[in-house]
Parts: sequence; structure tokens; C-alpha cells
Amino acid sequence: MIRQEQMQVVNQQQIATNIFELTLIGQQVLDMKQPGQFVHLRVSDQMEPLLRRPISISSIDKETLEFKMIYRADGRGTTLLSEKKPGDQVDVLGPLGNGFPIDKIEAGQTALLVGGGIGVPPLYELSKRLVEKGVKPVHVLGFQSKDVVFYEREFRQLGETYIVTVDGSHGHKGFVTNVLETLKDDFAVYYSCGPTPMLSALERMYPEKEGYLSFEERMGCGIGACFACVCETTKKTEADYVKVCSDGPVFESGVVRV
Ligand SMILES: Cc1cc2nc3c(=O)[nH]c(=O)nc-3n(C[C@H](O)[C@H](O)[C@H](O)COP(=O)(O)OP(=O)(O)OC[C@H]3O[C@@H](n4cnc5c(N)ncnc54)[C@H](O)[C@@H]3O)c2cc1C
Ligand code: FES
Repeated sequence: MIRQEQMQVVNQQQIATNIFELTLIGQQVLDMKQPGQFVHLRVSDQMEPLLRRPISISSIDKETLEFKMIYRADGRGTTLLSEKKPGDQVDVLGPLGNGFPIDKIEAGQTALLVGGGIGVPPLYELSKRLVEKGVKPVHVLGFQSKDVVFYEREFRQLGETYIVTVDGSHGHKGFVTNVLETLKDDFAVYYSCGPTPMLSALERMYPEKEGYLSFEERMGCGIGACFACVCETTKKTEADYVKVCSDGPVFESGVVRV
């Protein structure tokens, strides 16, 4: 069920340069099902900014009714969000979208998880769920530079983890694809979230593999009503277009034209 709820800030902390981890509490957590789903946030009671901001759910705790998001404070909306303090309220519409399917992989198999920048957060809840299921995750996480790397320790606790930075200031130097070329491709399924050129490179690299990709598009309503987030499809599906907010944001590889 999708709810609009005033959720309370439990914690807000900066975890890297301009990167924040925000913990909220509320009933909506009970409806969060798949890793890779997102919430649509109103960051201010004022008229401006009017549009909600879509942010992925990065971890869920149904016992405490808390969930976390990790976001980059970049523009006006996310900067206002970063100013919220414990006890403040945030207007949250969610949970939205279809996330990563974990029923496509079995215990004992290996999953490859590839994240880029602010595409890394939803992979954390995904990896936790895969580990619970007995799947072995291999994480390849790309960032611009050392100062914006986050959750390295958390991912290492769950499985094999490779950190890549474009400028080489931490981990391997280059792009995630440079590390992927050196790894065995004995994984059963790959899952990814990050910039579209990275998703497109993965599709070219693993044409025979089953893969699930999470896309980012500018959004209006977030619930499939306004057509702001429409993407063209390929011949792999009968639909001429898909809506990232309600059909996605996660699609099987080869469905969205990249
Ligand atoms: C499904 C989904 C999940 C996302 N998850 C995360 C996440 O976990 N962490 C994170 O840091 N970011 C995430 N993003 C990107 C995030 O929504 C944008 O960074 C954010 O909306 C920018 O808002 P702003 O106020 O900083 O920028 P502004 O420049 O003030 O934004 C202006 C408008 O453009 C939209 N916009 C700007 N950049 C983007 C973008 N990259 N994607 C979509 N809309 C954009 C804004 O929503 C707003 O409507 C996600 C986007 C989508 C679609
Ligand atoms: S944001 Fe309105 S249809 Fe997707």
C-alpha cells in the first residue's frame, strides 16, 4: 500500500562529503517490500520547492519501524533535506515502484552487485536480503574520489567488495568496468544502480546474463499519473514505453532503451 505520511527524523548524519544518511520512523516501513523501492519526499512546507524528490530506500528495519536513505545534498531540495534534525517531520509518499527481484536467484549462487555514486544506496538493502537468503554477493562500487566513498565497511561485512574511484584516490583507479574485466563472470544474476552510461556498459559486457537495472529519471507525481518519467523501450517488451516510477525503477536488462 502507498501512503502519504508525516514521518519523524530519528537521525541525520553526514557520512562523506555532501553525502548524508537520514533515518526516519513511521508506519510506512511496514509496507516496504522489495529492495530498490524508493520514497518521494516533500522537503519543505513552503510553496518552493513544490516538487517531491525521489530517494531510494537503503535499509529497512521492520522491528523499529525505521528506514534509512543515503543521498547527496546537491541542489535546493536535497540541501533543505540535509538541514532536517531529529524530531523534525518529513512528508513521505511511499513506498513506490518495483525494486530488485531476489526470487531470481537461489541459495548457494553468486550475485554481482554494481553501483555507481548515489546509485549505491539501494544495493545495501538488496545485499542484506541476498545474504539472508544464502546468496553470495560480490560488490563493485564506483565513486568519483575518496571523499565521497561511503558504506565501504558495511558492504565488506556482507561479502567481497571492490571500491573503484575515477581519480584513483581510494581503491582501484578508473571505472567499475575496469574491475569487472578482471573478475570471473561465474555469477548467476547481476543487479545494478547508477548512471545510465554505466548501466549501458554492463548490458554490453554481459549480453547473455540475467540482469536487473535501476534507472533514474526526473519525476513529477511518482505514482504513474503524470508521464514525466517515461522511457523508450526496446523490442524485448511489447510496451512502447515504460514509466520509471511505477513500472520500475528496476527493469530487466535490455528492456529500457539506453
Ligand atoms: C528512483 C530514484 C531513486 C533515487 N535515489 C537516490 C538516492 O538514493 N540518493 C540520491 O542522492 N539521489 C537519488 N536519486 C536522485 C535524486 O532524486 C536527485 O538527486 C534529487 O531529486 C535532486 O534534487 P535536488 O533538490 O538536489 O536538485 P534540484 O536541481 O533542485 O532538482 C530540480 C528538479 O530536478 C529533479 N532532479 C534533479 N536531479 C535528478 C536526478 N538525478 N534524478 C531524478 N530527478 C532529478 C529533482 O527531483 C527536482 O524535481 C534518485 C532518483 C530516482 C529517480
Ligand atoms: S513521475 Fe508521474 S508518471 Fe512517473
